[in-house]
Amino acid sequence: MTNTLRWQNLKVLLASTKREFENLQSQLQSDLKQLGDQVLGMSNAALGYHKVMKENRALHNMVQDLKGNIRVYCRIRPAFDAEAKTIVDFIGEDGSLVVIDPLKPWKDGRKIFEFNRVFGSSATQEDVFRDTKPLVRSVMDGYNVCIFAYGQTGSGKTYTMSGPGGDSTKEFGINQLALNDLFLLSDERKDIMSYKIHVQMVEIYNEQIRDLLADDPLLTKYPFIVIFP
Ligand SMILES: Nc1ncnc2c1ncn2[C@@H]1O[C@H](COP(=O)(O)OP(=O)(O)OP(=O)(O)O)[C@@H](O)[C@H]1O
Repeated sequence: MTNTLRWQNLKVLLASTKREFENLQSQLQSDLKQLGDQVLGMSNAALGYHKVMKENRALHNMVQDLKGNIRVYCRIRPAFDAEAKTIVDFIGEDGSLVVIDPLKPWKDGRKIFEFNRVFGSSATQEDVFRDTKPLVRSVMDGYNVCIFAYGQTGSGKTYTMSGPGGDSTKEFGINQLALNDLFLLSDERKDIMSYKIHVQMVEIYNEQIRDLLADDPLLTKYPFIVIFP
């Protein structure tokens, strides 16, 4: 092969390599643009998602406000054999409760009460929690929520709040069900929010504060003063 021919071949090869290079370059540019568009689309979608989530949360909390900031529920525990002096006469869907004292079957033996809702003796822990859950969830959006059980001794406060004990998750009380739900929500929102959940359990009994999560409840010193009214 003559030198001229070799030179011609080299020029053809160089031209085709240059063409290939240019093709590759333009392909790469178009791929990069596509990728950029996709990233932009994804970040717009994420922004839209955050916006929708925020709106949902705002609506949720608005509904809770409209339902009333203070709600009073009544739970009737199953009667023990020895009792049953007072008989539940009627439980209304609207939260009304009528009880009759069988020892006074006449008019003043009948008492009418109004609550936000009444749970009959067959209500499960889950039934009671269902109504409390939306309020508990508001905690995750910065609202303060307080749930407390009030009633005479043996009326079922511990049963409702902590459950009867044992390992059955079906009988978990409001405390455990609420914590489970908070952890679930925190997990669901982990991509957009980071939560820290602290738990403290104290009991005030005979004017003494006990830390129920400490090894020695009475040794714990509290950095606050409780003023009993
Ligand atoms: N909804 C319920 N279903 C079945 N058993 C219940 C229910 N509520 C309460 N009990 C039972 O009634 C008894 C008294 O309930 P509990 O100990 O919860 O009352 P309490 O209000 O916490 O009493 P105290 O103020 O004396 O601590 C317990 O044996 C409990 O298991």
